[in-house]
Amino acid sequence: MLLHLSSSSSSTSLPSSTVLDPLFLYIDEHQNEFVQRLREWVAVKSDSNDHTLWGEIHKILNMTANRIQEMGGQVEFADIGTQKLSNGESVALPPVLLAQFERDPNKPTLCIYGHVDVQPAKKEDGWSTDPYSLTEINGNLYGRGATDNKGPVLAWLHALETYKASKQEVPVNLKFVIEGMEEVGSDGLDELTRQRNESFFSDVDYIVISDNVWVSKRPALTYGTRGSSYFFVEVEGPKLDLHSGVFGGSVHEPMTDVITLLGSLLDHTGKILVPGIYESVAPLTEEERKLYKDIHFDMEEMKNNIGVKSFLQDNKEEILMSRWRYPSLSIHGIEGAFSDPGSKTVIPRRVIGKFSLRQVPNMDPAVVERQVKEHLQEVFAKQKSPNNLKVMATVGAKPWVANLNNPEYIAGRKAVKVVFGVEPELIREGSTIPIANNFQEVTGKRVMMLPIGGHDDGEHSQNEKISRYNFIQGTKLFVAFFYELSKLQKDQ
Ligand SMILES: C[C@H](N)C(=O)N[C@@H](Cc1c[nH]cn1)C(=O)O
Ligand SMILES: [Zn+2]
Ligand SMILES: [Zn+2]
Repeated sequence: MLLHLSSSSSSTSLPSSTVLDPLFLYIDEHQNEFVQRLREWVAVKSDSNDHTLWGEIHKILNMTANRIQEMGGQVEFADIGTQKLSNGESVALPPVLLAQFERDPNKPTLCIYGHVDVQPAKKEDGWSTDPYSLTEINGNLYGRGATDNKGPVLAWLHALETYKASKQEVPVNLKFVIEGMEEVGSDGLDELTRQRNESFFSDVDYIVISDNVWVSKRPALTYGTRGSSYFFVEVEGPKLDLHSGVFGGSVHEPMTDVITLLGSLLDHTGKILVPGIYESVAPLTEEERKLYKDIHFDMEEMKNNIGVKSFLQDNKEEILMSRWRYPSLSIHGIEGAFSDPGSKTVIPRRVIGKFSLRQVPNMDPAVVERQVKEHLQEVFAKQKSPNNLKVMATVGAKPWVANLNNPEYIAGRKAVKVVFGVEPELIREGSTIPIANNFQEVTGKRVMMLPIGGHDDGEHSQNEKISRYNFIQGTKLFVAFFYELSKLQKDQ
């Protein structure tokens, strides 16, 4: 058990408003500069899905490092090895940025994780504005990465800047882990965490992540995320694409095989048809069921926001449970299939179906991978196709859950109350932060999630945004969180 005693000069002995009000004022007065910095960050096309853009990831990591150094931090770019591309070529992965500031043994040490890579985005995908030019419309800041995750990473840096510029002692020791490969599964970061467990992570008391969104207009604390495995199902047949008029009806078409395989994965209710997949799903407890009742989630508003007529479930609790505490499978695409405008009439020789399976406590990605592969091989065998089938899995991220009674969550609740004047919603998250569970398992340190993104931010979608309100109030939340964390007397 660690005891963190407040130093006598520390601001934690003063009433919270005396400490925080001037800091909040600084944030309000400097908000245009903060938005401008977000504009500069969004302009960097740091899409980790496209290795030809990894130079942009280096660029944004350098910008992050420069900002940290300007505030007195020490930075290191940690090498995380190479990745093999589909053409067999090996390329160096962008490094992970590790940063720390001078340490005071009387203060708790908070390690902040975030990522500065983004999902792909093109104007022609249907964006209303250029995805890489941050555009403010009606109080919303539109741009790829605005909420996922450049805005929140900057908000942490702005929170630190606020203390420093206001000449107030930062009440916690800070460390940063900033990566550029989260959107493709955080390759190499788990190994780095293992390597640095006895050094960089040894004096860390808490790890905090702000890389998800609220579920309503109310602020939230997140206590769980789903895990994920990403699958590639490849079928290869003839040695060339073929004329469908000449060969159609006489050959086993790879596309037909892939569509049959993809079609065998789930039914029209969203139920996953892979045998055994639900076997280890953690049972729903009464205590957990109660948490869902109090959550504010407006089904009609969400339907309007995303433009659907109905959900697969018809009440709030079931929708949220399906998103957060049950597995789901989504089909993402078929590589090699004809997808341009026009009416080309070929039979593609090789196609790759892509899908992912989100996993929940107590599922194990290794078991899921075996179950999925066995299922696909069985279905394929029934097709009696002479084509070649290959199934590959990547990501393999475990789900993560935390205990809401942990002291860092108490500090988070207080910080939310101070900034927003309400109690936070206690939520889980359907998407995946691949490193969350690893951090917890490898370092033994507790992980907490403190989101600042809005429920309608549209991460990964066209017109992703963060509102100016969330970006600025979120910065205040982080300032208040540092303060509340420093007031905790015990780390148990
Ligand atoms: C929640 C986070 N902002 C995010 O978007 N994570 C990605 C991580 C991932 C999973 N598979 C590959 N990358 C996500 O949930 O899709
Ligand atoms: Zn993210
Ligand atoms: Zn993302």
